Amino acid sequence: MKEIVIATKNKGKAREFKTFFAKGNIVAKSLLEMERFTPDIEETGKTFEENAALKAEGISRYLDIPVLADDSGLIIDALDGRPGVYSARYAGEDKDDKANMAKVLEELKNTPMDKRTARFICMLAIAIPGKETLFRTGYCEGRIAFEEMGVNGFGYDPIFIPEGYSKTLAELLPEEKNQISHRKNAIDQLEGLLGDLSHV
Ligand SMILES: O=P(O)(O)OP(=O)(O)OP(=O)(O)OC[C@H]1O[C@@H](n2cnc3c(O)ncnc32)[C@H](O)[C@@H]1O
Ligand SMILES: [Mg+2]
Repeated sequence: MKEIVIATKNKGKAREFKTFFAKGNIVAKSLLEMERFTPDIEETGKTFEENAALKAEGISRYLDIPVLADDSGLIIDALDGRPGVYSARYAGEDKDDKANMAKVLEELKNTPMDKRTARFICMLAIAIPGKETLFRTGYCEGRIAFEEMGVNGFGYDPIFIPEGYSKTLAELLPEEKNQISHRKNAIDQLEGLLGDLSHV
């Protein structure tokens, strides 16, 4: 069975990558399941691209194998693009999803529905030893709800209503989210690259 290492410690992301790659008979292995030690990569970049590259290249160099990384986040128009690159730590260093959502909802409490437009972005970086790092991007357009709804998914899913839906991503089934998400749209663009990425 082929295997691709995903440089993430986010359980929700890891679960989604596993589902996507299982369809192609590829095992997506996250850093949460590595038997070997892997260094923590500081996300010091100012863009999704820089942070995705830091994660993919850092782990690829360390393990000397191809590595895929995902830097993602929520871009809200009424907040001038925040939380953006700082999505994971919007309400503080402890990466608390509930606190992050509460902060967004508070900041948008006087913003009417038609001005609550937002999008998720997923920036994938593909680092292969001895080659230039490649990038693929996917988006998911939508709006920010007035309150949390639903328990599926992870992160900001309970407050994100994708375009064309009246439910949040956390109210959709995982397979429904996985048909329209920013991550799905980015992965669709990997196409022929998957062969170069897998090893074992
Ligand atoms: O860096 P890794 O280890 O991959 O894990 P992370 O959680 O720190 O991930 P990011 O740096 O890419 O930050 C992305 C944040 O954006 C949010 N996010 C990304 N994709 C999401 C999705 O599909 N649904 C909901 N929230 C998402 C989520 O809260 C993440 O904490
Ligand atoms: Mg991170």
